[in-house]
Amino acid sequence: MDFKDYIRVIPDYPQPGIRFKDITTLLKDGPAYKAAIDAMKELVKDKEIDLIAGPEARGFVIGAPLALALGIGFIPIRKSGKLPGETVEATYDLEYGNDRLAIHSDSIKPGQKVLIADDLLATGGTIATSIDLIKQLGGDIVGAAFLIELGYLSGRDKLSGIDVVSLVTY
Ligand SMILES: O=P(O)(O)OC[C@H]1O[C@H](OP(=O)(O)OP(=O)(O)O)[C@H](O)[C@@H]1O
Ligand SMILES: Nc1ncnc2[nH]cnc12
Repeated sequence: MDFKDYIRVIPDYPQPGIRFKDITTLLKDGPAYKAAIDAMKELVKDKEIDLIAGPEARGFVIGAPLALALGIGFIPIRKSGKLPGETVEATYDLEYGNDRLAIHSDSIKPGQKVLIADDLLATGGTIATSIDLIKQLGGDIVGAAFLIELGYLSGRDKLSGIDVVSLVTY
């Protein structure tokens, strides 16, 4: 299946010059959504993974079904101010703007093997920050898996030493 056929590209959103990769058109198609999660599962099948972590919000719609498909747990990395327990937090830059992410301090036990999953790798800021937070908790990062990679933004370069896999590249 060519997943690009299901991803809508919207020019100049949310800012002029940004070509927004809209995955809602893939998510609403049951067979395409399932095929995407199955294909991501295949990309990480040789890894030993205890937990998947995914950043709010689109990381949830990829990370949680991938965790279910693998039969393992899911940890939400949320925008600051949304988690009720004690957190560790960090601020980061995006292709458009900046934001602050948080993770529950007790969500990962030291030494647990964590795969990060998200819909899209752009500048890599979100995932580099997520990795920092997971490492602060003693988690062992076994890789990062994406539905989409924007190769022209070189996000991989921010993730040196991390095994990065993606289904489609623009
Ligand atoms: O590689 P980066 O430059 O960090 O960009 C990628 C991130 O940007 C988007 O999330 P966004 O922060 O827009 O939030 P959303 O998922 O709530 O829409 C996307 O879902 C990734 O998480
Ligand atoms: N071009 C883009 N399309 C969709 N989500 C994004 N997040 C960061 N850059 C993006």
